[in-house]
Amino acid sequence: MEDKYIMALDQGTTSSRAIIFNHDGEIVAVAQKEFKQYFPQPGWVEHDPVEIWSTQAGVTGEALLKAGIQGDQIAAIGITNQRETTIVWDKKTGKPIHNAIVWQDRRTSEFCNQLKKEGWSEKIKAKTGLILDAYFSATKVKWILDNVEGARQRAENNELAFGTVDSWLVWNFTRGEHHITDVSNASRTMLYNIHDLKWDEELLELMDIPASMLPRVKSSSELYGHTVATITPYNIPIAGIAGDQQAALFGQMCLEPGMVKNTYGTGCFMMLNTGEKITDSQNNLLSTIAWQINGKTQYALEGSIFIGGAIVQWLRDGLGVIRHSAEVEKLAATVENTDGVYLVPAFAGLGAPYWNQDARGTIVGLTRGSSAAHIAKAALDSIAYQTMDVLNAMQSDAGIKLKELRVDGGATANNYLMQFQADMLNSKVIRPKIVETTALGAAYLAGLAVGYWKDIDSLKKQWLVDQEFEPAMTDEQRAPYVKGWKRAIHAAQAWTETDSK
Ligand SMILES: Nc1ncnc2c1ncn2[C@@H]1O[C@H](COP(=O)(O)OP(=O)(O)O)[C@@H](O)[C@H]1O
Ligand SMILES: O=P(O)(O)OC[C@H](O)CO
Repeated sequence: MEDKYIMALDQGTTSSRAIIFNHDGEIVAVAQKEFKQYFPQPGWVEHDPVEIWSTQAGVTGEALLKAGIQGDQIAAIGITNQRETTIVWDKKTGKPIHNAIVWQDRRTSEFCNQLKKEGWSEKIKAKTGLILDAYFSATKVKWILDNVEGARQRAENNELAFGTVDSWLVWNFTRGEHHITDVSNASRTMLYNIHDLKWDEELLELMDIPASMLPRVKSSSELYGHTVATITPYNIPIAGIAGDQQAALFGQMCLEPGMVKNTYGTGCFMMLNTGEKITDSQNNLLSTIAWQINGKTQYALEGSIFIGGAIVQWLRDGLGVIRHSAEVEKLAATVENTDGVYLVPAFAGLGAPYWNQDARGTIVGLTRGSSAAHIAKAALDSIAYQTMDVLNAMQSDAGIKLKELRVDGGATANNYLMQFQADMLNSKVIRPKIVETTALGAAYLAGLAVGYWKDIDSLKKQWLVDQEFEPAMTDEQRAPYVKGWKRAIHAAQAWTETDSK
C-alpha cells in the first residue's frame, strides 16, 4: 500500500476540492478552486454545471501533481458533494439544459406552500423523512421542466437526465457510461422512499417528473466504474459516493447509534447516527439515509442550519468590519460580552428546528454603546445558539442526552466559538486533528470498497483529538443567555408575521 493513495473529491457549495490521503488517513496533497455563484434574482442561487465539472477535473489533476504521483497510484476515488443541488442535462450531448439550481435557492417556496395547503406535508415526511421545503431537489427539477422551453417534452422522450452533483461528476468522469447516485444523495431529493429504498412513484407523479430521468441508486461504497482518460491516462476506480454531511459523519467515525457531529461551514449541519432505525421526528428534524455499506442501510437525524460560518463572511463582505474571517475572533475578544445584543442570521429564512421560510435577519438589543465588536460577538454566538436549538430537538426526538459533540468545518478554527458552544450545550465539544472529515469520509468509503483498508475497525484508530472544550458555565449563568436568544428568535419570526410553517 505504500505507493498507493485514495483521492477524495469534495464538491462543495463554494469550491471544488481534491484531497489525496495515504494509508494512515493523513493528507498528502490538497487542491482547491472556487467557482462563481450566480444570484439571478433575490433568493435564487445558481452554479454553472460545466464550471463545477471543470474545476473538479482541474483540481483532480493538480492534486496529483502536488503529491508528485501518477493516476495509477490512486487505488480509488471517493466523491462527496453539496447535496440537493439539481442539474438536468441532455443524455446524448451531455450538455446541461439550465444552470444548476443550488440547495440554497428559494424560487420554489411558493409552490411548496401550495403543496402544504393541499395537505402533502405528512405524506412527504412519511415517505422521504424530509420536511416539505424548497431546499430539496424535487421542486427544483419540476421548475426546470416547467420553465426551460421544450424541456418537459424532451424529458418525456427520454432525452434528459437529472442528477445531484455526484451523478453529474460520475457521468462526466465516465463520459456518460454511468448515470448513478448513492442512497444518501437520493434521500435528499424528496423523491426517494427511505423505507422501500426506491424512487417513489406517487411523488414522481406529483412533481410531474418522468422516471426515465432518474439515476440508478447504488450503495455508498462499491466499485461503480472507472474514470476515462480525461485527466490522467489511467482508468481510476470510482468506489465511494456520499452527500457531504453524511461523509463527514462517517469521517468523524460516528458509526454507532447516538453519536453526533456538527459541521460548521457555510451552514451548519448536525447529524445523529440512529443506526438501522428511522426516527419519526416530532421536532422538525430530517430523517435521512446516512449510508449503505455491504447491503446494510444506516439512518441519521439531521438538523440543517442555513447560515453558520456565512455570518462571518457577511461581517467581512457585507458590513466590512473585518478583512479576513480569522479576524473575527480578535474583534469579538475586545468586548467581555455582547451587552444584550443578539443577532439572528435568518438571511434565507430559518432552517431546523423552525423551518420558517419568511423569517429574516434581525439584530436586537442595540444601545448607544453597541459597537462592531458586540455585533461580531453576537454573530459568533448565533452559530452556537442555533446549534443548541437543533441539539435540543435531537435529544428530545431520540430520547438521548449528548455526551460529546464532534465538530469539523472551517469555523471550528475559532476557539472562542467552540468554548461558547460547549458552554451553551453544557457538553464537551471535541475537535479532531483532521477537520477535513468530509473528504476523509469519502476516501474511507472508496478505500473500503477496493480493499485499500481492511475494515471499518481498522479506521477507528485514525481518528485523533486536536482539542477538547469542556463546558464551564453553571445552569444559572447559562439561563439568561438562552432566554435572550429565544426572544431574538421570536423577533426574527414576528418581523414577517408569517403563517407559512
Ligand atoms: N476563524 C473563523 N471564525 C469563524 N468562522 C470562520 C473562521 N474561519 C472561517 N470561517 C467560516 O467558515 C466557513 C468556511 O468553512 P468551510 O468548511 O470551508 O465551508 P464550506 O465547505 O461550506 O464552503 C466560511 O463561512 C467562513 O466564514
Ligand atoms: O457545500 P457545503 O459544505 O456548504 O454543504 C452543503 C450541504 O450539503 C447542503 O445540504
